[in-house]
Amino acid sequence: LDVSSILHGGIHHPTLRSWQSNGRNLTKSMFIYPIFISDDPDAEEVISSLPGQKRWGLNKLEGFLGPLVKKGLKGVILFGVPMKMEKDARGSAADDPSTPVIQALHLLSKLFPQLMLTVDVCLCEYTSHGHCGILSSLPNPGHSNQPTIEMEPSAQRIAEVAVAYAKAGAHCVAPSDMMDGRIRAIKLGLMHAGLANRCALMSYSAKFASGLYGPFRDAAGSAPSFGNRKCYQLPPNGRSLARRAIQRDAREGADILMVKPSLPYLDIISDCAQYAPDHPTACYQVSGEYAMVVAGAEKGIYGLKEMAFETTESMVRAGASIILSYFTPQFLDWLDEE
Ligand SMILES: NCC[C@H](CC(=O)O)[C@@H](CN)CCC(=O)O
Ligand SMILES: [Zn+2]
Repeated sequence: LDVSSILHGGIHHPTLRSWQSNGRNLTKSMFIYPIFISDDPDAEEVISSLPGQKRWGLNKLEGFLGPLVKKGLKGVILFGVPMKMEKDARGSAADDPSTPVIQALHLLSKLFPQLMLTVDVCLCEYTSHGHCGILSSLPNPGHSNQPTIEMEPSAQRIAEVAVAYAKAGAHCVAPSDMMDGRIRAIKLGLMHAGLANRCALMSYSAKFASGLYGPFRDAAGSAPSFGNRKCYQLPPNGRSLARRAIQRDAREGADILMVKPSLPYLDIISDCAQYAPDHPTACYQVSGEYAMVVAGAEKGIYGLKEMAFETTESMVRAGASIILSYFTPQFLDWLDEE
């Protein structure tokens, strides 16, 4: 053996091993917990495709979130799941004053003033066609069963909804629609409403047309009624396109840049940290990733806690400092055990 061959001496003790993480360790405040808000006030509905997650009515939120806030929950991202509201072509229910996420914003800001409230901004949960933007009546020139997005109207509509959420008390709006120009439109909307200094803008910048959104679409009833989202979510292999989207959103006024999904896109997370070094990089461990980790543990392939750490730590190593994850409640316990 040569002197330069020996590495084991640096990792023989657990504390030595913890020091090898270059200071990039998981903390509770890095986690944002995605929650589904139903328009049935007393709902507490199990979501079969998303183990351990439920759709919650307003009357159940205090009981659900209170214990998590006590354990150190710092942030949530709200997704509205209107089961009874009318859905139309422009997603009018998205910013109707009675819509679940606006009601939840008013309630949660009173119940938990310290909790950071982020709201997802999109139309797909509220449109009759289930797409994330406003569609034109023109058929798509390329593919008949694909939607044709109306660019300006979509960006303006998303901005309208984002401003409504900021007015209702959102600390951060997160547009997951992927419409071109929506970041600039939202920022201008917040500025005109006098809210740009008290509502952050977390852009889903590099969001891919992934196969990993199924359980979410189940939970939120937000699957497209025809075609798919390939003409507005990034192609999975589009690494340079992702860099362009990241840099575009940074220029258009985003405060935080997100990559989504996470595990199959660690290279994009690292690109985001490298190409927009002055913006925090967030990543979303999406429903399909979460369900995959849970399913593997149930099959006995690995331990659930071990794999939840191994996957999320890889995202932090790649450069993420904010993680949207359905494992958040468990991490509030697991990080206390460490
Ligand atoms: N606005 C689109 C919703 C979107 C995926 C999709 O349905 O295309 C995500 C929510 N922001 C899904 C998140 C998840 O799968 O956990
Ligand atoms: Zn959408």
